[in-house]
Amino acid sequence: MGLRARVVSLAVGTDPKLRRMLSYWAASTALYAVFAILISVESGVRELGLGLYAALGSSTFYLLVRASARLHLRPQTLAALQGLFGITCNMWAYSITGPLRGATLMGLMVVVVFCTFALRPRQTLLLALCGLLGMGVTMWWHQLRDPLHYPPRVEAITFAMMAGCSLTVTLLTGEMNKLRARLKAKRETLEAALDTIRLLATTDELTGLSNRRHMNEVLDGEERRASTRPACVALLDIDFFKQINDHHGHAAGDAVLRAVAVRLRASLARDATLARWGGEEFLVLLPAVALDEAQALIESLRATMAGLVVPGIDPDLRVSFSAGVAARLGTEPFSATINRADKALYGAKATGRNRVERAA
Ligand SMILES: Nc1nc2c(ncn2[C@@H]2O[C@H](COP(=O)(O)OP(=O)(O)OP(=O)(O)O)[C@@H](O)[C@H]2O)c(=O)[nH]1
Repeated sequence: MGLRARVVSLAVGTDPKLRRMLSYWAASTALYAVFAILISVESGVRELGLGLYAALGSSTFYLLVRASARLHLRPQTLAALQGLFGITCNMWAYSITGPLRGATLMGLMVVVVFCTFALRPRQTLLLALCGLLGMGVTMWWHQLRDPLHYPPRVEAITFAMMAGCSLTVTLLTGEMNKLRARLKAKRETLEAALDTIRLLATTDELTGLSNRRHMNEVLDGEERRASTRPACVALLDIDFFKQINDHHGHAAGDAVLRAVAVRLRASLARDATLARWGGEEFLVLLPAVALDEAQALIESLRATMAGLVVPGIDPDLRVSFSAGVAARLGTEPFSATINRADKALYGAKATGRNRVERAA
């Protein structure tokens, strides 16, 4: 990790949730800074106390957010504490800004909006009420102490307007939160539906193996790799499958297909792709395998079929398959390799079945 990346990770961590919380913190700190600059321009250096209070609070909250996982601090707790701190800053700012004080009340709205990201609507409402209480007490105290500069009527109207705006913003952000929650739920439903569609588009319903479409995608991908690594394909076809259907019923035929699929999948390596290619036909792609090895592998699969017992079906039923194996020649299209495997399979069927033939 480079020095810059290490400093960034030290400052804001690597967890996206933590980074988001810290970005909210940075935005609110920037706002405090702008407020502090404007207030100091208006009120002079006498009121540096608020700037120091805000800077100290902001730094403390940075440390608390950064260490929130270690301290087991929930985002709600942090947001509520930051909200209360913001309210006290607002009360202080209102007290020192003279005729400009009405402008500082906008800070209260920002506190409410910030907190809606972490708090539940009721908690946000409670925080907004705390803000109103704090500001109400501040205004009441000033109009009592200095009615010349804080005319009671003006203070009362200002408070009423602030209360109306603050409560409206709280309710609106609550509605927005509900909308967000609904959108999130819809997105999750859509993602689940998309997963199902993806699964249906690539999976054979009966056996759970890859379907022909997915196998074609895998073969296309292998062709696109433009690598010269060897690869073999094997086409497997269950012998006398029509008889199984005719003598034991279609459901029994389905059960045989499932049992063969399970046995084949369990016997193949993870990097081999096995697909149901057609009715009772399976295609195996064996990447990075030479023809001799592929033939031996399919031969061993054929041998294991002798012991296959299909649950719920006559235990005397013996299932076998015939197979044709072909190696991909150079960078030929897999369709050509499969054609040669198909011819070899035809040969295996023609020479008695339950055999594995290799393509020329
Ligand atoms: N139960 C069941 N049967 C299927 C399915 N798909 C295809 N089949 C049947 O598979 C049988 C294939 O028969 P054939 O092509 O004559 O082949 P076979 O009887 O296996 O004979 P050989 O391949 O020459 O050994 C047909 O009867 C199809 O109806 C399926 O999903 N389920």
